[in-house]
Amino acid sequence: MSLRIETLSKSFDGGASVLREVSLTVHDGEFLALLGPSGSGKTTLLNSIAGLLTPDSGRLLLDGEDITHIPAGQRRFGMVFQSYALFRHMNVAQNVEFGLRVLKGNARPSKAGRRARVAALLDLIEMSDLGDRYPAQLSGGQQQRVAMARALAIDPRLLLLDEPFSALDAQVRQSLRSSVRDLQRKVGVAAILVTHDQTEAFAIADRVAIMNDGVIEQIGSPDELRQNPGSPFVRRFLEAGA
Ligand SMILES: Nc1ncnc2c1ncn2[C@@H]1O[C@H](COP(=O)(O)OP(=O)(O)OP(=O)(O)O)[C@@H](O)[C@H]1O
Repeated sequence: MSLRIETLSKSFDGGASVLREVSLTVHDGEFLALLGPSGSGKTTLLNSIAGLLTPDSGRLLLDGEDITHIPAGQRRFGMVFQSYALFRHMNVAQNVEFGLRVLKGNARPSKAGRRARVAALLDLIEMSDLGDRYPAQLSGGQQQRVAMARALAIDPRLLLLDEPFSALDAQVRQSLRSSVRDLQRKVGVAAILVTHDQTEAFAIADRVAIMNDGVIEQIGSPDELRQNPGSPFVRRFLEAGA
């Protein structure tokens, strides 16, 4: 899998551009973080990739195929967004299975197939004993692991994460960060994480794209960015967050 984002621009209601000709390639299996101050356009970029927003111009190419106008539900992307909280009235197993039930036609596994897949995913997040619990009976960290399992259920081509740890306390956040990274590696899916937390981005990502005012100021590995900040903005931003 490789995702090529080509000169993507977006504005809301005829206002100023929130994304300005953003180009970026996400490589197979990589973990990419979008890092930047509030309002820099991170979530708008992620939502455009997800298909929840339509860009004004530019293209998204997934393995060479133009997916710019393919509806979100048909992209087979796994999403862990704050606004996609777990369903309170479904237990853990049902939440994880939900992703499979919404698949259409041949893509949708049989009931037995779904059950086996849910069991494997609960095993993966080390919550095999908790399939019958409801979200209210879980800790915040456990809820986020279930959200990860739900996103992975469809065997996604890409995993999109929007500030998935922000509601959690520092200790839980740290341990969940490594378990999300481990899960992503095990499954081998590429992931894009939106965060405004530099420590988090640098701890989890292979590459970090630093956004400012609708553009990517610089993209590189944490080491490259630390050693060679490419603009005064990047230098100041990294110093402030260190
Ligand atoms: N639906 C919308 N309608 C109008 N303006 C919007 C909309 N969504 C975002 N914006 C504006 O676009 C800009 C970028 O927002 P975006 O949420 O992408 O930034 P962000 O970098 O993710 O910020 P944060 O870290 O605060 O979430 C902001 O100025 C925001 O007010």
